[in-house]
Amino acid sequence: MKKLNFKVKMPSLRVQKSIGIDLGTANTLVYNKQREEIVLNEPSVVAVDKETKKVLAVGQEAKEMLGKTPDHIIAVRPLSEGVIADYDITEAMIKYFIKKIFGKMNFMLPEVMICVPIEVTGVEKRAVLEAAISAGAKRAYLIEEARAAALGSGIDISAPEGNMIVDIGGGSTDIAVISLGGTVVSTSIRTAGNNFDEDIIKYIKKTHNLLIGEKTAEQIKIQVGTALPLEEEEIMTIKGRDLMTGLPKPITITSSEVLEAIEDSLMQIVMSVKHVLEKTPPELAADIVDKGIVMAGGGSLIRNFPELISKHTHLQVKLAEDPLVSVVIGAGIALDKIDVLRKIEKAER
Ligand SMILES: Nc1ncnc2c1ncn2[C@@H]1O[C@H](COP(=O)(O)OP(=O)(O)OP(=O)(O)O)[C@@H](O)[C@H]1O
Repeated sequence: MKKLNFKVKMPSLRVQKSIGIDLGTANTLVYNKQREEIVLNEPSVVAVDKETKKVLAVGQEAKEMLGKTPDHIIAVRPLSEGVIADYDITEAMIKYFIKKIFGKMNFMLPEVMICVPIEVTGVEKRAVLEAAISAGAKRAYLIEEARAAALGSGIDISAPEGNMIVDIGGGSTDIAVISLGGTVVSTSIRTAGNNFDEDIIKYIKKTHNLLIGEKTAEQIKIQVGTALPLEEEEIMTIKGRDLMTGLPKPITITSSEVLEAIEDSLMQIVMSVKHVLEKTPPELAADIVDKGIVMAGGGSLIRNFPELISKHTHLQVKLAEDPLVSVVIGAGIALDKIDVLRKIEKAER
């Protein structure tokens, strides 16, 4: 009798357990590549005991403790303005999130691709890689947010063609021209989504004598914010504290006022885009003329922002399909492209 020879195909650990992490200033996102879904989206906040330096809570739980803790507990954002402000706490946060997803199953270790801003230093890169390894990753890689955003926006970055991506996060804007898997020209500025909120707070204080909080400023930006004048003015009623009387007071604010408030910050980003274009080699610049610029990151969601950049560069500008998640999805995709991605930092167990 013919012997049947069954071959059992073992699922590859790499495919099973690969994750991409977007270490954002505001939120940390984790993408499970096999499940093709975002499995974690939590605030990048850690609550620490000031005296013992012990981590007490991470993510949503830590954020909820903000402003409600006794004096010896502080809630920290380990990443600020898109860079790592505190390594130890960043490490604790990465470990916590990896453990939260995978539990204590140490025998199934993930391969991790972590996104970092372009300007992170060598020491910071090592710190992030080591944090991932000591959290249980078998292999850890780093990729810049801009390259990940390009991948997550559906751009084939391995082609010998110039692609320009403008990734506007909360704390930093990363602008890069990518070709053949590598970054050819790039810049990173500390003007991004959160600056618009600060601009709105300052403007309302100056022109309406009203003090508003960050949350209200963000709502104003999202609801009536625009990068170009609107044909039909929009208004929004907001509440704050009157600086003259000290009492709560409602006012209405218009879209053109918001534009006036955020215009300088918008233009700083536009000027940086132009600066990167000026430094782009001619052949790649020609590709960008054909293909246009892609915008990603939550900060790019301000109404008419692509149109504003287009107006000043005379190029086509489009938004990524889902700007808030393109970086983390790109990190997942990058795990399949390690061979074509140039200059990928790596650490192994
Ligand atoms: N609909 C919207 N309109 C305008 N701004 C928005 C909108 N949604 C989110 N944002 C802004 O996007 C920013 C956060 O973007 P994102 O989550 O991409 O940043 P991040 O990854 O945390 O930051 P970074 O990349 O700087 O570390 C915040 O400033 C937020 O207010």
